[in-house]
Amino acid sequence: MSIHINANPGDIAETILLPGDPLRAQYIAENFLEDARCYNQVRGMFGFTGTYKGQRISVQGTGMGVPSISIYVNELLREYGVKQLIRVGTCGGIQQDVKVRDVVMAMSATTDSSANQLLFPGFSFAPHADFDLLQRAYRASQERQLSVKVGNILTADTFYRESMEPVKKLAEYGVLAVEMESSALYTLAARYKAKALSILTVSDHLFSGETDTTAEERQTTFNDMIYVALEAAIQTS
Ligand SMILES: O=P(O)(O)O[C@H]1O[C@H](CO)[C@@H](O)[C@H]1O
Ligand SMILES: O=c1cc[nH]c(=O)[nH]1
Repeated sequence: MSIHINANPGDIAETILLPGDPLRAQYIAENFLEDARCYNQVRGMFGFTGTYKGQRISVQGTGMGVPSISIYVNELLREYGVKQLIRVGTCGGIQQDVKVRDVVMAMSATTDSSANQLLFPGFSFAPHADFDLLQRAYRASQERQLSVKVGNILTADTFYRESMEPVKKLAEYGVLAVEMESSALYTLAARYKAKALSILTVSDHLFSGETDTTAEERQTTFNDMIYVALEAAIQTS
């Protein structure tokens, strides 16, 4: 047992999917995994382990923001020996051609979080995805003919902003979308020599105001993202 995860050693698979929302973890366990068993309910942050196409996979809610995901990922890496972590989240598009319901794969994660400035004083560490995992996920997305963008994203410490100017500036430099966890996931994976990738579904657009339309469309895109994450998880390079 770790402080925030009530699991025994061996309860959690080496490969894990990480949605921010714990109810999304439950949805994935119920709809994509076989023989799923709940191993964590501490703080309502559900974690499940089951199998996908015969391979053991876990899914764990992380909460929102760098501090919250950092707690779960630290414990998963240090106490449970997790080796491959795939975030399955939502994001806000900031490029014209990044549309609601597109899938974004975060090759790298720019951040305004101070966490890495505390860790590397005087440096701007560049948190990035595992190349092999990214290749596998991209391949799975192309086989399913999905609309996917791959590139730099922003991991932001704030959801609500007084000014959009910093986000506009990042968009000028090609940043695709905004979310709140990936830089921490990538930095911790680097520290503990694990593979990590963030796959995100665009739920809204920060400049056009476009948002999700029907719940059914939202669910379809979400299912596509989970399928890609699971296929990437079980493929070998
Ligand atoms: O849908 P999730 O995975 O929670 O991700 C996004 O949604 C939350 C904000 O609504 C933040 O956690 C952001 O990163
Ligand atoms: O962090 C997030 C997630 C979705 N949409 C946003 O605008 N921000």
